[in-house]
Amino acid sequence: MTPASARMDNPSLITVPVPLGERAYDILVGRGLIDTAGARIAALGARAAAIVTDEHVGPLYAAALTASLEAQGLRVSMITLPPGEATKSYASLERVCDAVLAARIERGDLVVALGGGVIGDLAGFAAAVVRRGVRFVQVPTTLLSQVDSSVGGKTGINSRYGKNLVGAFHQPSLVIADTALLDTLPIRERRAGYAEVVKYGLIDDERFFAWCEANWQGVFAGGPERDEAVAQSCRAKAAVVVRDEHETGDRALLNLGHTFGHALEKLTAYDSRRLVHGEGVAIGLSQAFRFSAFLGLCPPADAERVEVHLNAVGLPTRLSQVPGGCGTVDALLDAMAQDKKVKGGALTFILARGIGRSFIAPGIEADQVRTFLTGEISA
Ligand SMILES: NC(=O)c1ccc[n+]([C@@H]2O[C@H](COP(=O)([O-])OP(=O)(O)OC[C@H]3O[C@@H](n4cnc5c(N)ncnc54)[C@H](O)[C@@H]3O)[C@@H](O)[C@H]2O)c1
Ligand SMILES: O=C(O)C(=O)C[C@@H](O)[C@H](O)[C@H](O)COP(=O)(O)O
Ligand SMILES: [Zn+2]
Repeated sequence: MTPASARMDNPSLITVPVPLGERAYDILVGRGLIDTAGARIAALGARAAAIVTDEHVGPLYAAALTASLEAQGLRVSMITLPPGEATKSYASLERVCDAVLAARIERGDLVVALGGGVIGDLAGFAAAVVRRGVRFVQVPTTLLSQVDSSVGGKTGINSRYGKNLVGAFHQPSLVIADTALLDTLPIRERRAGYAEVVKYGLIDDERFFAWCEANWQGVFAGGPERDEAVAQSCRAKAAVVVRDEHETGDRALLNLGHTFGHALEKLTAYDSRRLVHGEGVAIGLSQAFRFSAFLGLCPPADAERVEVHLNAVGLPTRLSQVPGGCGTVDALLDAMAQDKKVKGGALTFILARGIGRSFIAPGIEADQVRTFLTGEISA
C-alpha cells in the first residue's frame, strides 16, 4: 500500500505555518489538494466529519471531498445551505448546530467548512459553540476565503445591528486551499476576493501592491500568479494573527477599508445581489485612502493610484456605485457606530500615510467623517 505521505505528494504545494503554540496549524496552498484532503484531515485523528457547504459549492466539490474522507474510514455527514451573505444568520446557525449534533460529532471530531467566507464564518462559529468547542477544518473555495477568511479564527454571523457582531475567535485545525477550485469561481467573486489581496499591499507592503498592479491579470486568469497571490496573502495574514490573535492591537490593520465596507453591507441589507463583502471592501479601501488624503495625512496621488488599480480590475470605489444607493450620511454614520473598533463612543479608522503605510487612528470625530461623507456621497 502506498504510504499516505507519498500519496499526498504535490509539486505545487506551499505550506504556510500559523505558529500559535498548542493551536498551531498549517495553511496548505496548491492545485488539486481536494483529492488528498481526506488523508490530511484523517491525520488530525477524528473519526467523523460534518461537512458544511452551500448550494453552489456542494454540487461541484462535496462528492470529491466526501469520497476522500470516506476512503480514510471517516463517517461523513453534510448540511447544505443557500448561498449568499444572508446565510450568515441566527437561523442558519441553529440549522448548522442541530445538524452537527444530530451527526453526533464529538469534540475530537471535525466540522469541515467547504465553501466561501460565508460558510467558513458560519461553520466556524457553530464549531466554536457546539459542545463549547469542536475542532474544525477550512476548505475555502473562493479567492476571498483562500486569501483571508479561512485564516485567523474570526468566526461569526451578522446581526440587524451590524456585520459579524455575534461571533467568537476559534482557530481552525487545518486550512486546505485548493486553488484549482477557483477555476469555477464567477468573475464577480474573483474581483471581490482580489480586493482583500490588494489590502495586504496597502497595509504595509508597497512592493506587493506594485506586484499586484503588474500581475493582476495572471491572478484572475488562474496562472501561477494566483497561487503566489494566495500564498503571499496567507503569509501576510498569518504574521499579523500570530502577533495579535485577539485584535488588541495590530490586528486591527486587517480591517483597512472595513469601517466603510461593513456599513455599506448593512445598508444594503446583506443582499449579495447588490453588494458582496469584497466589493464593500474595495469601496472601503478607496474611501480610507481618500479620507486620509482629505485629512491631509496621505498624498492625494496615492489615493488616486489605489482607485485607478481597483477600477482597472473592475471593482467599485465610490459610494455612488452601490447599486440601489448607499443611504444617507446619517445612516452611514449610524451603521459605523456599531463597528467593533469603536472605543469610548469614538470611531477608530485604519488610515494611511501612503501606500503600504497604514496605521490605526482612534478618536476620529464624527463631524470630520460627516463632512468627508457629505462630499463623497455626491462624488
Ligand atoms: N473571518 C474572517 O477573517 C473574514 C475575512 C474576510 C471576509 N470574511 C467574510 O467572508 C464572507 C465573504 O466570503 P466570500 O467572498 O467567499 O463569499 P461567499 O461565501 O458568499 O461566496 C461567494 C459566492 O461564490 C460561490 N462559490 C464559492 N466557491 C465557489 C467555487 N469554487 N465555484 C463557484 N462558485 C463558488 C458561493 O456559493 C457564493 O455564491 C463575508 O461574510 C465576510 O464578512 C470573513
Ligand atoms: O481577520 C481580520 O482580523 C480581519 O479584519 C479580516 C477582514 O477581512 C474580515 O472581513 C473580518 O471578518 C472583519 O472583522 P470584523 O472584526 O471587523 O468583523
Ligand atoms: Zn474582509
